[in-house]
Amino acid sequence: MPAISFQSVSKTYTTAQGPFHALNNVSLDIQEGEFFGLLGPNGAGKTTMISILAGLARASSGRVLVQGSDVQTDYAAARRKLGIVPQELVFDPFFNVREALRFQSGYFGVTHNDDWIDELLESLGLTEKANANMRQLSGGMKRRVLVAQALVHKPPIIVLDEPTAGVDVELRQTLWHFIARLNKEGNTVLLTTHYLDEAEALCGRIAMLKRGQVVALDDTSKLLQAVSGNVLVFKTDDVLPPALAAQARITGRVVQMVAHDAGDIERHLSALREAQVQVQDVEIRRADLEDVFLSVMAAHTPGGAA
Ligand SMILES: Nc1ncnc2c1ncn2[C@@H]1O[C@H](COP(=O)(O)OP(=O)(O)OP(=O)(O)O)[C@@H](O)[C@H]1O
Repeated sequence: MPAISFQSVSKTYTTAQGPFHALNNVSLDIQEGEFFGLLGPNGAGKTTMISILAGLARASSGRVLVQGSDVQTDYAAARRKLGIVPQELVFDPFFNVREALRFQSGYFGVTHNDDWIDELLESLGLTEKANANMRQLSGGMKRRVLVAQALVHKPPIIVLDEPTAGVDVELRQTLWHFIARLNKEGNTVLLTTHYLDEAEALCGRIAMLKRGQVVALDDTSKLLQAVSGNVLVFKTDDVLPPALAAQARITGRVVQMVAHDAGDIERHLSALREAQVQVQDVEIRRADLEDVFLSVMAAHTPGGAA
């Protein structure tokens, strides 16, 4: 039985402009023990999927099962199996850290778990803040508490919705060290992130979502093999013509273009020459998950190149 099963899930929001299809027939099984990544550009529907999984939003059609429990008809059982680290920092400002964790335990009917609370505090670098009021904590510390809160009832499945957005390097390392340990111990992890280097390093399997549809789903290693090849990197002060820009990742003066083989590199360079684009500091590097992501997204744009 999968840890999480999305079965033909669609979600339509009613907006002033008419119905908006945020999810369109999404089917996806995440197996027990997987470290699974859900990637997609802003607005792709990742948070909508997690909200439906968490029982915070209702699917318009289809269903979602957590270890066989339906998130709508068997909400309490499904929710108990999930540890959800939300994107937004929302807290009761009157609690201190330990009280917040005890309160959350009580919500799941878990008591006498001070040993586990101590372990969570320790693993997330919060021991010294245990008696600090939530209001006094920095954003990064609050995020650590969110993670601890999500795990306080020892859920078998951990769901992290962009947990490292805007957090510093130290917290990232603490967090990933701890989550990787829990995954090794058998927990299933579902992660959404915009940091593709993190997804590449951590996730065994990845789904890419675009406009509410799954556009790629495979082992991370297979996705990487699919763009096996190189990337031509150069700097320029010139504007690329649209046909070339559509195939490129442009960050300020730095331009990166996927090149599957030497022929591609030659073709890119001659197209640039023809367009009179002056290139400097030319380099060639191996393709990574960000390149896969961009090529998958481009392939699913009307008129986009594969
Ligand atoms: N309550 C709502 N009413 C109307 N539209 C909504 C609502 N919630 C989300 N949407 C729309 O649904 C789409 C998917 O949003 P969602 O938050 O799931 O995307 P996301 O992939 O999590 O994006 P991000 O990476 O920016 O967090 C967006 O276009 C969003 O504007």
